[in-house]
Amino acid sequence: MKSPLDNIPGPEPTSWLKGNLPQLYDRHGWNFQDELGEKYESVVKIHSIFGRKALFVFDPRALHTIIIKDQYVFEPSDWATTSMAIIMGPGLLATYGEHHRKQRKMLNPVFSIKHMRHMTPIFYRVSHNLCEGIKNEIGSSSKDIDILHWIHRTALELVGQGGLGYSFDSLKEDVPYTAYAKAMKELSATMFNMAFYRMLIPYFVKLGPKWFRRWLAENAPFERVKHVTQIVNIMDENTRRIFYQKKAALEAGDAAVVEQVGNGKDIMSILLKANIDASEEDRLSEEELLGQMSTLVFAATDTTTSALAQIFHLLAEHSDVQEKLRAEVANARMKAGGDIPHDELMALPYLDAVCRETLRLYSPVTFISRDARRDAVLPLSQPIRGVNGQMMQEIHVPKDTPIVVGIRASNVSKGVWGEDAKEWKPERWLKPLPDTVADAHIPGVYSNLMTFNGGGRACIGFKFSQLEMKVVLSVLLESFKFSMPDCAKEVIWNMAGIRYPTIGGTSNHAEFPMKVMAIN
Ligand code: HEM
Repeated sequence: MKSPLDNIPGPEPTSWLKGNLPQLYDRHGWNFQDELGEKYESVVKIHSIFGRKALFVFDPRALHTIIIKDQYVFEPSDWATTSMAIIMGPGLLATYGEHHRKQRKMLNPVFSIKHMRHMTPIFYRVSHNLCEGIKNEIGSSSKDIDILHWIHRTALELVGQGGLGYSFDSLKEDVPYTAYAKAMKELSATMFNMAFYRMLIPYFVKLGPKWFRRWLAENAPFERVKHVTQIVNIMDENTRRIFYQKKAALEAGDAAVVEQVGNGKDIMSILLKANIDASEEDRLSEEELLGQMSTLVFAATDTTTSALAQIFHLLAEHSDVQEKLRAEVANARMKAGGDIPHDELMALPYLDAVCRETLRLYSPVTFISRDARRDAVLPLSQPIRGVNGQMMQEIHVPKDTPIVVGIRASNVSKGVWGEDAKEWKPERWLKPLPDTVADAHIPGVYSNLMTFNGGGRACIGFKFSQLEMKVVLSVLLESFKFSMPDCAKEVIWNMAGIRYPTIGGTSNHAEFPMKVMAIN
């Protein structure tokens, strides 16, 4: 069938059934994404399942239309929200339109800087436990340890304490994961590996009543589906238990609330209180509150783990940057006489430059999906040349077109960031950025980057994650030196919903061995 998208250049699909998805969702698919960003112009035609034409977009003006101006036209794909709803309940990642707006209205204030400041001592406490845990593992000298394992446990504990007011893990010693922590750890990679099956979910939910679908999922002859069903059951059981404990404490009064793990300063405690005070029309239902809990843990843990592990990787490879950063942090700790207060920490220029540059070049999430819910027009910052040789200033997008927002492609665009866009240079943030960056008007919520998305669905936890990274770095750099192990096996960063490292390109075990030496 003829489509206005026919005239947009792009790669051939691998098959009618799966389109370009095997390349887009390949864990080693960096070249494919780079090719989309470099060989073609800023809007590229690709193919989704069943021969559907889709667009890969990183033109700034088109992105602005997708995530801000016409946010309610370009909503997350049905398959994504429906599968999130099944897995986590009706939280932020599972809702759209008015329903999503209402949830954000309740949740945005909970993530304010004011609350982040109050949460800072929790972050330091957990990071000092991490420090003690690593010291216990390496002793007084140096040892190769799996830094990813420690960072992941920390990220989970931080969203546990800071997000839910619940402790998953004391971090002081190497204890096995609880069933809940293990389920949360496995969830994101399992979901990414099932991208093709998740796209079939909108068809699956039409198959009879809920009990029948649950029975089908539990008895399906597919190991991955069974595995996800087990994860969902464990998550559900645990979030309900934590939620009812919190609710009971809130009902028992302030004394019981401060007895809890986050002293009532965690995201969920603040949200529960705000929800009680909210008007009837703004109030979230119990199922929605439960949905936010799983969503928070899911959205916070692997993303920040990925970013932090990548920073440690870069610091291990660039010892000069590591030394400079250590000096900045040590100086600030000395001035503060201990842990650096929130505002001073956030203002440290070199620490900030290292975080920004890593989040630019190695964004943990490389793309996100949207669907055009009705016919729409995407105006472009730069015209592109059609297959017929004619220039296009805008693109007519038919209803139901899948859209892939190229986060990485935007962050490493040479047209925006300059010829050195693919090099890791923290210093670029210490001087004025090229005019092309400001002129591009990238619609991301953070630093002209798409890393945390933008608009009404921007990452709600981006300040939480900044604080987390900076606190962990400031505490660990004072106590340890990080370097690559002597007989370094090749660490590969795999593309996934959230990028993760493995040893070699075939292992399924996420890990990052690093030589850690105690210095304090
Ligand atoms: C480096 C760390 C992080 C990165 C790169 C990141 C990235 C993103 C991105 C790209 C989205 C948009 C997803 C989409 O629209 O499809 C998102 C949404 C979200 N993030 Fe983050 N995130 C990070 C950390 C966190 C943390 C720490 C939290 C919570 C404490 C969090 C909570 C959320 C939530 C709840 C959403 C859904 C927002 C909505 O749809 O309204 N994220 N994040």
